[in-house]
Amino acid sequence: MTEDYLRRIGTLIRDARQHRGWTQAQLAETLGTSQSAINRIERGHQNLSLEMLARIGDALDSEIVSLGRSGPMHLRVVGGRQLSGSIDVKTSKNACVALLCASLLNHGRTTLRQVARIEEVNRILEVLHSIGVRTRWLNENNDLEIVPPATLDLDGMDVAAARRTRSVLMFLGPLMHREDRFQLPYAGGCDLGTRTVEPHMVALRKFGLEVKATSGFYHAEVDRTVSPGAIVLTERGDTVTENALLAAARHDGVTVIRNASPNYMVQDLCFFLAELGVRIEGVGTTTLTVHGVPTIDRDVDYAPSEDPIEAMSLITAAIVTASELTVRRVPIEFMEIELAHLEEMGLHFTRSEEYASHNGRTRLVDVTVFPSTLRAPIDKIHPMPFPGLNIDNVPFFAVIAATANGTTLIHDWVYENRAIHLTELNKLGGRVRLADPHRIYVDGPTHWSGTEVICPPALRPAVCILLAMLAAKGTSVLRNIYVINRGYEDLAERLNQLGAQIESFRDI
Ligand SMILES: CC(=O)N[C@H]1[C@@H](OP(=O)(O)OP(=O)(O)OC[C@H]2O[C@@H](n3ccc(=O)[nH]c3=O)[C@H](O)[C@@H]2O)O[C@H](CO)[C@@H](O)[C@@H]1O
Ligand SMILES: C=C(OP(=O)(O)O)C(=O)O
Repeated sequence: MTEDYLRRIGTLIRDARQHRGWTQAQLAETLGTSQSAINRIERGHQNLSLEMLARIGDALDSEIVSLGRSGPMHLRVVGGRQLSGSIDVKTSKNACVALLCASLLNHGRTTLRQVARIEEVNRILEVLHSIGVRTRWLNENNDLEIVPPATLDLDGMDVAAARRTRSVLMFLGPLMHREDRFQLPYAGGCDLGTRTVEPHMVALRKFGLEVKATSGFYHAEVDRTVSPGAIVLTERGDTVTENALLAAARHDGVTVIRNASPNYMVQDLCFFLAELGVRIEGVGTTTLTVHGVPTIDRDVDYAPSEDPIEAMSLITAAIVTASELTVRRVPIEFMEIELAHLEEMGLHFTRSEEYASHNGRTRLVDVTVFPSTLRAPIDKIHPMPFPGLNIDNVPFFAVIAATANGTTLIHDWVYENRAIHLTELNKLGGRVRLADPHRIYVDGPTHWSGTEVICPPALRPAVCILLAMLAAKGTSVLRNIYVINRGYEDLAERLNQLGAQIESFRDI
């Protein structure tokens, strides 16, 4: 390699290491080499074998040092193996992204504990970084420090990163307190059909935020003479409730938000806002009364709670592989209806006494699932805004129904496109019939067989296919798993610790 190349690769390695929050000594220890060798590599003074480059890439879990950006990641799954042992549920994608956006309300330092280290979080971090916010992973526990600058550099925004997530929409609420006029790129995310931003616009207009959408950007202008008083959301959506909370948090006065979502990520955001000094009444209900404070400048420390959707995913992994498995740290308030349905379907499980999450508020239990013979539920499975069966947990019932005796009707009235993606299970031997874009019939039980599938462009259906692959005899290949990494941290590795056999690989 030329010296110039070595220097550039060295810089990439240093950046990836710092992004992970590691010292040179920590990277050296992981690779079984010396700190001085890492120092030489980072300065471009050390020849590198391809094997060493690959090992560094693996250690830092970074595409940056994979050769020539070697394209998408895939999984090879040897299925038909039972899982065993126990696994902890990690913090939720949806709370973490909301809290990252909320940190923009604060002029002080925000420390978030055990943040899910997932692609969705990475994209928001890239956007924050590009506008001048300092973010730093503090340690191996994924504690994250966020320090906003006095003035944001909105012109420097990483538009490509912003467009890859829908969560960036939650910049609208905080930014209106900092700028009179700004623009945000159109939000992206999973392909689940039309997901309008109209409810956000309707809610934020009440706070004086007028938004025009042209040529790929939302152009926002703030009229500070407007006072919302009471607002009624047109939908009980999660992120729209969060945006209204973020707008109300620094509004000088009391705002009442009606038809608010009381869902888990909204509750986490309310607990975080309380740490920032914003008093909120009605947390966990559909009416939130927010006592805003115009200036927030506090060093705060908050631990977001565990992900009910990851809990459901792991319980599903146990069910489809007929395994005895303990899923620890399940946020039970947000999984009760799911577990009630599973009990009706014949699932044997036990749950521990409740204990508190690190935020001191969310109630957790450990759930142990036992191999069971399931029957299809008599009534259809359908989601409702919380308290109801979680919209993001509905797809998992398709894989579970496929293992049960009989026919299950699943009605996803929420998303225009999500049920369609579940017909991909048929490639593995599933019998999923699409009645219309919102309803599927699933016939079970299924004799799964391994095959190759490209991830559908939707997070939960993609995970459902991975879980079916765990149950399928033989070897399967799941291609292009970015969509899974958007919401799950090290899912394959963590399943392997339970006895799964999953290998990740890339095309050369
Ligand atoms: C970052 C984040 O937190 N994402 C979650 C959030 O997205 P988010 O809050 O962005 O969800 P959307 O606003 O897109 O709502 C999802 C869909 O539900 C429909 N809808 C929603 C509420 C309602 O009362 N009536 C109604 O029809 C919407 O029109 C839309 O089609 O909530 C979704 C629904 O829980 C979850 O799937 C996402 O994982
Ligand atoms: C639809 C989902 O998320 P997002 O709102 O990030 O697209 C999901 O988590 O399943």
